[in-house]
Amino acid sequence: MLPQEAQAILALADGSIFSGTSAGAAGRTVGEVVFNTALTGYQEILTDPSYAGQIVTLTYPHIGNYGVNAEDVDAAKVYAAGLIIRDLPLRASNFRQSMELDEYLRREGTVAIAGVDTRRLTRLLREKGAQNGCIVAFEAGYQVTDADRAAAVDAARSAPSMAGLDLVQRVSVKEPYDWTETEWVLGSGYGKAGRDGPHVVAYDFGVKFNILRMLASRGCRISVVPAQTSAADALALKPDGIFLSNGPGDPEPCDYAIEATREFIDRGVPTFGICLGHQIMALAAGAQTYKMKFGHHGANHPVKDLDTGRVSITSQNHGFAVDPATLPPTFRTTHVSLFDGTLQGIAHVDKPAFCFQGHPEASPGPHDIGYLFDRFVGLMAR
Ligand SMILES: NC(=O)CC[C@H](N)C(=O)O
Repeated sequence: MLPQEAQAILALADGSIFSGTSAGAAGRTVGEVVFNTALTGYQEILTDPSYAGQIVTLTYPHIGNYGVNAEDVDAAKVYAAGLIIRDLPLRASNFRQSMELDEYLRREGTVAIAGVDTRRLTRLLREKGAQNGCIVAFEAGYQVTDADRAAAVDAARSAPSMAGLDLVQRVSVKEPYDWTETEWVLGSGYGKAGRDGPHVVAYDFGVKFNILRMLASRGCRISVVPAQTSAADALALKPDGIFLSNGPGDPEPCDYAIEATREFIDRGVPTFGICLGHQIMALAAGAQTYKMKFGHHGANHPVKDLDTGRVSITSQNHGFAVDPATLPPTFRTTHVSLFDGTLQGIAHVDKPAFCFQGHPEASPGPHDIGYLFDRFVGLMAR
């Protein structure tokens, strides 16, 4: 419990109300409520731009127990619209910690609620599907009224639907920049990349820093460009390869990115997509995407590589998926989810283009699927 405990409520569009205490900034937030089953990585999750417009509930009950630090971020700020947890521990402890989670959430202006029965909430989301919600966190001393609860339900009901929403333009960088930071190493922290590797033009649809770090650790020189960069402008940078990043919202309205990607594939430029980037590549190929019931959000999802038979434990964060029945003959399925059989990866049959639905860069989870970065670097070297 926090020293000056403040009340908070969570309302769902179906009218459910959960009561708890404020674990972050005071205020109100709305978004699509999704559950993530990872045991650690809350800081990476909060700063993942793919969570823009979404309120995340973590099924692991103790969140905040190792605090936060200045290094484990996937973006410069928190992007999740809000956070729902069972229990915020009294004190955090970790040798890298620089702040407590609730202090960090207040600094970031992020509304969060603790003390929620997250098992009940998760079962509800699994049964009914992801739905919009509203968290209201009050100032200490305020007593919640029925009118507050009714207003929160109304706010949840009037929040926009995720389907059809282009959130990429809201989070993408405005000006191009170069990325040089490599992966974190115990003892020395982050490093700097050399300048002699393959040149990657990385489309920022809401890119997670760790993707860029993993490319930099493999020697890539990286130019990050805004989501709306035309294929001609990207090719003018003379890239050895194109990277299509993860990102929030529905991939379907991102016609500018779909169009550019079609050109990279047709011209035979080595192209690699992750998550939203995977969905964009599939749309460019002529396939279709659909909204899943409650999506995949967690750090232990088994995914099978159909070429090798190998099963990797992967991090996942997506609410949309590519419909395999709509894949054209120019693409083949390379990976499938062993949780529900949904499509997890595709590759062009004769061009150097492939993509993956999960998160091969995710540092809160296992690293089994990191070989995809080596595959991309291999394609550029050919
Ligand atoms: N992590 C991502 O790139 C998510 C992609 C997309 N916004 C989805 O929900 O499916």
